[in-house]
Amino acid sequence: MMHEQLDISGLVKRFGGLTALNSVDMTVGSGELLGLIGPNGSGKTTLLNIVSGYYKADGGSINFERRPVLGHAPHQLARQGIGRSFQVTKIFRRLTVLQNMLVAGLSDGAQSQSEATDRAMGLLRDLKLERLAHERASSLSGGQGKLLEFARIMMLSPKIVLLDEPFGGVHPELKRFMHDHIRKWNDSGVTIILISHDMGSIFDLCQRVVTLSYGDIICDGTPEETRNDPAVLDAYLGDHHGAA
Ligand SMILES: Nc1ncnc2c1ncn2[C@@H]1O[C@H](COP(=O)(O)OP(=O)(O)OP(=O)(O)O)[C@@H](O)[C@H]1O
Repeated sequence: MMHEQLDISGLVKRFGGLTALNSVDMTVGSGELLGLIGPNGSGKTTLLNIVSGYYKADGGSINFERRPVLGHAPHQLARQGIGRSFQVTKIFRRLTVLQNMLVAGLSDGAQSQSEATDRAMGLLRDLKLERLAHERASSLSGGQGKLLEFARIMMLSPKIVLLDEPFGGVHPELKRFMHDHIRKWNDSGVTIILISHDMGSIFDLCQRVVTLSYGDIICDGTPEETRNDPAVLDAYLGDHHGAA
């Protein structure tokens, strides 16, 4: 049975006079593959930044696996099982691909160096980056950089993975490959929250979709329910920046 893994309650975030999250309540069950959508500026990345410890909240609480986690630093949360990707990949360009997998904080303290290397090489193999292990990360293509970030997220065996717009600028073949991996992680029990403007990917991959608009959840339902919700349609049509 699915248990409640992430429980967000009354979450508030303000930037000066702007309320980016307006008392957001959301629970995510262990093993879910959840889509998080909404027009530009609706608060998606802010939510993810708070859950992963990069931003402080102005109110509310977050429990992960029944323990309060608000105020924990990103590296602590990573060790507790919260993995994430960034809109712009954060790889170390001057290090090799393998070194990127092994940088401090990413290789679990319980593993020896050789175990960590074996694990890293296995993950690189899964993502077809094994033959590039000893190349500098600066020589990777944009798409390979995305795959390296995917591989790196898995180094700490996360329980939940937060993916922020992973398909931006990715060609269709690579996108399919990434879809397969997201499904594979999810099949192996990893909870996933996927932020994307790519509705095809969201509706294809996710069982449940949460829609944000101006810091409020305006819809929480199946892809079908989301697609047919007038409030969701309104939010996107009223979005002058236009979501792709
Ligand atoms: N560090 C910050 N300082 C000031 N304002 C911010 C900051 N981060 C986000 N905001 C504001 O908070 C609101 C929510 O932004 P957020 O990035 O969470 O939206 P989003 O839904 O992820 O948008 P996008 O789809 O464009 O990435 C926006 O109005 C944004 O300008």
